[in-house]
Amino acid sequence: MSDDSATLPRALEVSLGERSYPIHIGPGLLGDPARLTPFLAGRQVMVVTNTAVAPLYLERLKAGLDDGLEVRELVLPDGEATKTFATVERIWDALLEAGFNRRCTLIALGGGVIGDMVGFAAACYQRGVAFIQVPTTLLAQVDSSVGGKTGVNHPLGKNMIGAFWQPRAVLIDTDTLSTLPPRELSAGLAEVIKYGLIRDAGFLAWLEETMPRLRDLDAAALTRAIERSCAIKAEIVAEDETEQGVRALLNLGHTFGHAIEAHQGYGVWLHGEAVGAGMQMAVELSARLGWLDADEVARCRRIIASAGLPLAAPAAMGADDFLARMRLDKKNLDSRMRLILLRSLGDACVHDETPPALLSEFIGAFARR
Ligand SMILES: NC(=O)c1ccc[n+]([C@@H]2O[C@H](COP(=O)([O-])OP(=O)(O)OC[C@H]3O[C@@H](n4cnc5c(N)ncnc54)[C@H](O)[C@@H]3O)[C@@H](O)[C@H]2O)c1
Ligand SMILES: O=C(O)C(=O)C[C@@H](O)[C@H](O)[C@H](O)COP(=O)(O)O
Ligand SMILES: [Zn+2]
Repeated sequence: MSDDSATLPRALEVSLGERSYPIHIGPGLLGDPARLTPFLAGRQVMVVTNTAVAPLYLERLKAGLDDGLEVRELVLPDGEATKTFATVERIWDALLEAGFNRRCTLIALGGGVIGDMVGFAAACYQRGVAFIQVPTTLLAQVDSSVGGKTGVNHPLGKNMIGAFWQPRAVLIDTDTLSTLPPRELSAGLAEVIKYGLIRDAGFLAWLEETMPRLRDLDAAALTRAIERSCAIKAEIVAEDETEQGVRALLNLGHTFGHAIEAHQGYGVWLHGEAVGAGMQMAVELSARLGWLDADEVARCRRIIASAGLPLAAPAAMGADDFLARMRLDKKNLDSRMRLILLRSLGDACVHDETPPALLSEFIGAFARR
């Protein structure tokens, strides 16, 4: 995989018929009116962001909105613990207080927490209004801003309340990554590695060799990683918007990861950290089923660790609690646990035939590490 210049904006598309939308990727996009204006449904615009992102990027985004629009802003508190129904109600309150109608447009400026909540607010407000994703974390740029999964957490489970609701456009200004804390960058790299593991062994090999440059915020490398990640996600979403089949592969590591997040309390482990550990668990379970060999398991450990991610669940998490939380996963349709596993590196599958005794023993061994 060669690195092209990072200076050119690129455009991909999520192909969903009349609801198709572009993903623009490049530096300096935030304040460019030509990027946002075509996707506004009308004159009323509400920019929703949080207390960490507003001081960094709110003014720059507003500079990209034409005069003559009725622009409001809502600055929410920060953090995964705020990804709740109560916070989404604050968005609806603000929209109603502003007298916004069905032709309004919400703009989600921030990471995946803001994007998921704003998308959900847009899905429900007056039965559905337009929204635009302006993701500012690596995780949101490679994953959460694309595909229309929106929603909030419930104390009993991650993302349990939500809707599929597609944005009108995704605007990825790669300059915003310059202010991202290293821990958040690592969390985003978890989802990037996921794409290599599920769909593209060549991309995985490129990540393996490029990881130091990615962690050093090398613009060309990051742009390439974002572009390839979005391309894979767009392809899968276009094939299976509402996760009836292939889209479930995007959940590699998430059955384990979501259980960790809910057990720890939302925000204690970052989503990407939990997914990192969860992917290593999926890799090791795939090896137990005879699909991966020891060298491949070791290779995955090295790649995940090189991104600065954890490789195992928290020591205090007991096997019973782990399994109980995994049983609540949305992919499970009956008593069988549906897991995303790897037939080989770059080739994932949905598997619901792991013998329960093997799974219990496997989780127990991990919980004791
Ligand atoms: N909808 C989906 O398909 C999908 C996919 C993956 C993850 N998610 C969800 O996304 C959430 C995680 O998203 P996240 O990792 O972006 O977390 P986040 O939204 O909490 O952002 C991480 C932190 O970085 C801050 N931040 C954002 N942009 C910044 C910038 N440019 N500079 C400095 N700080 C910045 C945020 O305020 C926050 O403190 C989880 O709730 C997860 O479930 C959803
Ligand atoms: O877009 C998808 O589909 C994904 O599964 C992407 C995941 O990275 C993301 O964390 C998603 O929010 C998980 O969705 P869930 O349905 O398992 O809650
Ligand atoms: Zn995820």
